[in-house]
Amino acid sequence: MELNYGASRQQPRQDAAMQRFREHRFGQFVHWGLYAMPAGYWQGTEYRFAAEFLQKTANIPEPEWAELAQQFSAEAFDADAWAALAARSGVKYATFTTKHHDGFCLWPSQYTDFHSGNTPAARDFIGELVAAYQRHGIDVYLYYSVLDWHHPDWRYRLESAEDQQAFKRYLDFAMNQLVELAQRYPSVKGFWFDGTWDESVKANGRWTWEVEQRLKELIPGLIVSSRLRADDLGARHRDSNGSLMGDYESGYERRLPDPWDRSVCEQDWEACMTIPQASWGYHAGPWAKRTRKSAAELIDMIAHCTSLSGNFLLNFGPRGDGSIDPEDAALAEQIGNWLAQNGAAIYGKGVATNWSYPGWGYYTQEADSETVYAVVTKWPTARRLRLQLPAGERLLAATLLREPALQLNPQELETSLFELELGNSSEETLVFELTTAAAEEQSWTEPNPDV
Ligand SMILES: Cc1ccc([C@@H]2N[C@@H](C)[C@@H](O)[C@H]2O)cc1
Repeated sequence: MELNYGASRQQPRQDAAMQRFREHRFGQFVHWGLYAMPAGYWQGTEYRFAAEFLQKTANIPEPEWAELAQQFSAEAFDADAWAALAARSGVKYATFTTKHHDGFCLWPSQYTDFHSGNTPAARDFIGELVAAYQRHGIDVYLYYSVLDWHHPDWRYRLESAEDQQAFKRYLDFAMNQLVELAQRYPSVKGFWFDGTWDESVKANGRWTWEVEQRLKELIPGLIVSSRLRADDLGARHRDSNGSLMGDYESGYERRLPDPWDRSVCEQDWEACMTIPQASWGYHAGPWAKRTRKSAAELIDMIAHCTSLSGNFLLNFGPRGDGSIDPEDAALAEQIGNWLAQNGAAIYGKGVATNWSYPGWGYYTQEADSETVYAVVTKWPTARRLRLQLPAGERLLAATLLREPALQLNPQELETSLFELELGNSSEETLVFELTTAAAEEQSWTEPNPDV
């Protein structure tokens, strides 16, 4: 059907900026703001829900919540320390919350007084982070919540002329802030949008289209997530014709596609993930600490996304004083150590098109390259790894990527089916670089079973 504000393209972008995003594969998400101070607690009660939602889960009146800004001194905030840890973790890009649903801005916006300049900290945190991360060679993306609990003109639904007029004022405010962010930080590579699911936003597909157009005029090559977009009829992420809007699919939040679902490879996509089960902001309670993911689980997710040509955005929630939780720092170092040894299987890699999902881990491959990587994340109990190669191929060698390198000689069980004897390695996640060749003509013929 004819749409004025639907998808702007049918095929993935092939420009250099998008190719760079695609090759980065692993990014750091950062959720930080006023919510990091109460950290899931209010008046002595632990609220077992996402810490960044505390204002709602604890039914805190908006003026009382806004008072938190007067305690926001962030005395331990150190952008360079955050960026150095991110670089050691192996991320190639980072996405920072500039304004989350509570409306508090981490930059001195001229369009509201509810920002970090009007706090005891009196700092432009976004400006410091953009500069520090780029000094460490990490690309920066900005998260912006369209949903805004603080702004008096925000509306969930448009049920009256007054609602329409108020929400028009709100959308003008949000457009002004987004232009302000693009003009203050023109070196950022993209915008990550959230808080766009309400009826009020879905009824304004044209505004979401205009935001994308305006930001891309200001920053050529800019990348915008599909979550910004609604079309003429209120369809989100994909327009009413089923075409993806924005530049990559950003619907995978705390979930990944099935590892055998090759349909996701048709577009660029990114999954975002928390370290605890379900809190993006720092949560100090046992509820969050009990559910933390291990390095091995997160490395599995990085390889899972890479094997389907997607990116993995891992979230960190710094503490209210601006310091990084030591457990998060240790986890980041563990992941970075693994990537330092095995990153060749992740960075710049994607789906191994002719190789089917093996179950014990993931195959990855660089487009137009013969080299395939096997990332083993689920050890076969028999310590013998079976590899079903594409028809007509045989496995010549499997070389471990980590030091000391070890080459294993595969045993051919039958045409294109090979086995590796893994021994008793204690490591959790190994990566093999596979050397293959066209199978020779079969030297023997199958006996004709006269059954
Ligand atoms: C129901 C719900 C709404 C918003 C969210 C936000 N999206 C994530 C990326 C976080 O910002 C979370 O607060 C999560 C769940």
